[in-house]
Amino acid sequence: MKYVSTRGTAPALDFEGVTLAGLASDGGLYVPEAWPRFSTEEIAALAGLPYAQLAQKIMQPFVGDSLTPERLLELTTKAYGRFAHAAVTPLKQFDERQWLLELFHGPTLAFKDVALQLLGLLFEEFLSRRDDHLTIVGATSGDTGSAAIDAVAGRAKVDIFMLHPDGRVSDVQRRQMTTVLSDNVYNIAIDGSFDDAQAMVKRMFNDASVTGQFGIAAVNSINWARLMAQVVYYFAAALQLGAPHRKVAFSVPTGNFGDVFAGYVAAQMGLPIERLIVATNINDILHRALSTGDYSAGTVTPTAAPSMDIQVSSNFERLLFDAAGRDAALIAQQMKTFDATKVLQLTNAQREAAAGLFTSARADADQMVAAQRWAFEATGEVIDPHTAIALHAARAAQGLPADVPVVTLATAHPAKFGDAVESAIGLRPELPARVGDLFEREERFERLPGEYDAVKAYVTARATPRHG
Ligand SMILES: Cc1ncc(COP(=O)(O)O)c(C=O)c1O
Ligand SMILES: N[C@@H](CCOP(=O)(O)O)C(=O)O
Repeated sequence: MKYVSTRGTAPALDFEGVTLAGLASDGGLYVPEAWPRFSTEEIAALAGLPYAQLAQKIMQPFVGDSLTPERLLELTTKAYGRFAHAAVTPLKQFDERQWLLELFHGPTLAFKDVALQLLGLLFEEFLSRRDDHLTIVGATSGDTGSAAIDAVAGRAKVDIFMLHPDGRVSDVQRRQMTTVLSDNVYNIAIDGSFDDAQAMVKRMFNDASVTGQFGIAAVNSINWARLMAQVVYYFAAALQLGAPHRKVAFSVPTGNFGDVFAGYVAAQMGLPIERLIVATNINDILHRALSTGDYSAGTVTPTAAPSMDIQVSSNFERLLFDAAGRDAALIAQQMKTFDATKVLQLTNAQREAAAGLFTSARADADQMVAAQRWAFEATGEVIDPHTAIALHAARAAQGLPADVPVVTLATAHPAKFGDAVESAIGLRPELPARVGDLFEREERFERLPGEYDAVKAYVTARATPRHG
């Protein structure tokens, strides 16, 4: 399998290359040159497989020759062996129509573990084949950071520099990052928003004075391997609900558009998905883009769902590319305009193509709390604020055929956002034992101004040069 950039001028890479590269050298994002397609019979044959085996079968076409099927299965078995639930991503029923897909049974209590536990192993595997050193530079609004740090802390040939917006992640999220004291882990709290942090990370990928000396790699969902691993749980849930002989809809709490784009990939592979509901909080650039065609970034407003406080959604570029018939020149032009003005108008063709599968909804604070209360009072389920936003959208969805189940993705454990949950339903969820004595541990992180030069100087003074 070869991968091409959404902006058309970076070299095509194989899976190993794309995993280690992160962002393409032309600023674009890598996508497979064609979507692999499973027949109805092939999808039916996947029903009932244990999660690690299902993951190997779904991912093998993307991995190609970079890993044998046997080796990929060893890696998926190891990655998902660390999850606290035997089903890895268990599905629960709310009522006759609504379902909940729990994605937070990994070591750091968020859906990010599903991809990052595997990505840590992929880095190790590919680095063992070459004399190289990786400098991971990432941005987080809370969950990617802890999951990535857990996945690579203490590993040889890798350093990780993780930027988070100072004061804008929950206490649990921050401590899950800053209490990891391994020598190869550097936490940086920047003065600014997640969007500011993400912009600095992307700039570093295109800064020759950095990339010439260091092997910069990505753990954010700009890295294709992240999305590939997330495709699997769409298959896992849909198969349990009757796919490929029954269509399923998914409601996805959305920020950087990675998780819901993985659902789009599942649909391209042949999984019968009736609809993908893109659920946002009041930072609603994606809702505006999908409902009116206006993708323009406003100022980020902090909310009780901080991991979705995002106004520049990296992976939307991947959808724009496909929706424009893979016209890379158009995407390069659109993204150049967006980078300069923070405004992008979707073409009619892009809007129509997106409307074939996606709808969107926005939840404000009251609607989010109402969804948390409904889940608790009607079913006894305690859900986190991000999941609540998607549940609100799932229950408000119009025009779905009566026999289509709607699956809400539960992206974080409620205990990651204890204050918000307690104020919504009057009950404080307990942290699972697997995160240990989080509030007793020493924290270590650096505060930096939200300026590229300060972050660059910090990283380059501490990172190990490639081939080092
Ligand atoms: C708990 C939680 N829910 C939802 C999201 C949004 O997911 P995505 O950025 O893939 O759209 C995030 C952050 O990515 C998150 O941490
Ligand atoms: N919500 C994310 C933001 C980063 O998104 P990613 O999926 O691109 O890594 C977070 O919690 O860090």
